[in-house]
Amino acid sequence: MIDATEVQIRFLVVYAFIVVHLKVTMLLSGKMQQLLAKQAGQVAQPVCPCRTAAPVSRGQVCVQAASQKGAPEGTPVVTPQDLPSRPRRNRRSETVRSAVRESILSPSNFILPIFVHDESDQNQPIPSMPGYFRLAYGKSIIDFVAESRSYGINQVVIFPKTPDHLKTPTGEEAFNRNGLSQRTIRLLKDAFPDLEVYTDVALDPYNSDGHDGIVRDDGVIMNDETVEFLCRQAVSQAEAGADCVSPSDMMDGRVGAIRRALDREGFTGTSIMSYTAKFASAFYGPFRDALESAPKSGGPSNRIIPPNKKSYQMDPGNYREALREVRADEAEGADIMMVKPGMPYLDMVR
Ligand SMILES: NCc1[nH]cc(CCC(=O)O)c1CC(=O)O
Repeated sequence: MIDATEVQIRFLVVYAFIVVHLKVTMLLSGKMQQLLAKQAGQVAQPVCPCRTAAPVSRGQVCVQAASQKGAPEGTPVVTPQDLPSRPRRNRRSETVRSAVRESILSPSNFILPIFVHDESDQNQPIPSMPGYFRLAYGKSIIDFVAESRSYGINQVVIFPKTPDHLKTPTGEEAFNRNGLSQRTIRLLKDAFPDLEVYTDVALDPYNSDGHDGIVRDDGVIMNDETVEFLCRQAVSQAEAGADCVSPSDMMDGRVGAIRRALDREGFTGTSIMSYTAKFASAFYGPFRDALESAPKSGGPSNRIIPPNKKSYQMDPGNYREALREVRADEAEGADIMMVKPGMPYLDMVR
């Protein structure tokens, strides 16, 4: 069993348009909590005369009790419950509530997904994400990121839409030094050097079969061969200036292989955010719509193209397997580990 408290596991919750980085910060140690509670307890407790007085007649209002002051007529008069702890004391004002808040979510936790295309200078609507767009490479992206920064969001993740004619069964476009992803990284880092730029590492946007890895004729997604290309992809993104590469493919051993490839090329400072426990999910539908990257059928050929990603993405029923993936990614050197999709898997995050 992995002891989650041994390691500081940062995980990311990604859902719909915004990737939410939930950094859970314990604000108060147990000691401080005790102190606060003690202090609250020192506030003079009014002694209700009802405690000692002869039986209280029905409907009688105990006017002396501070807690009863202002109570509507007819409020029952009761002996206070004998409670050593009243959790509501720590919720009694905004000041106290914000002092004891355990989890804080702010714009600095968010990673903004940027879907980018280079087919025209018009942003393109994404049908399954009303109000969100594939942005045209160039000024549109700069403006969008500048606006996001004004709200305090200073992290983005880039997802390029690859034109069909650049897609192949092996997805070499993934490590084209002048590919759309690489150009977008350069564009953004030139404009905003302190922007934290994340990238997606997987072959599906570039693969004519729509899978994260190379598909063999019998429908097997080839693991180690794919990992070789993922390493080249990650290195080309680091060369372009990416701060953090994010393997989303779920091939075995890819985090370690990418770490070694980056280090070998001198990118020891480039981080890896791993999709560690990535469950097969219909929530990815809009994403695949945005990139037109869903698995395609084999057409008239005899090749078998699996219609889903279940031979690499996880079964939603498996919790212990998720922990196994966590142990592996951590040992392989992941800087940030993610459970995905986030919102419906908060039990896994815990
Ligand atoms: N490698 C594909 C990829 N890269 C990032 C996401 C997740 C996107 C989301 O949050 O919806 C996916 C999902 C998928 O198509 O399997």
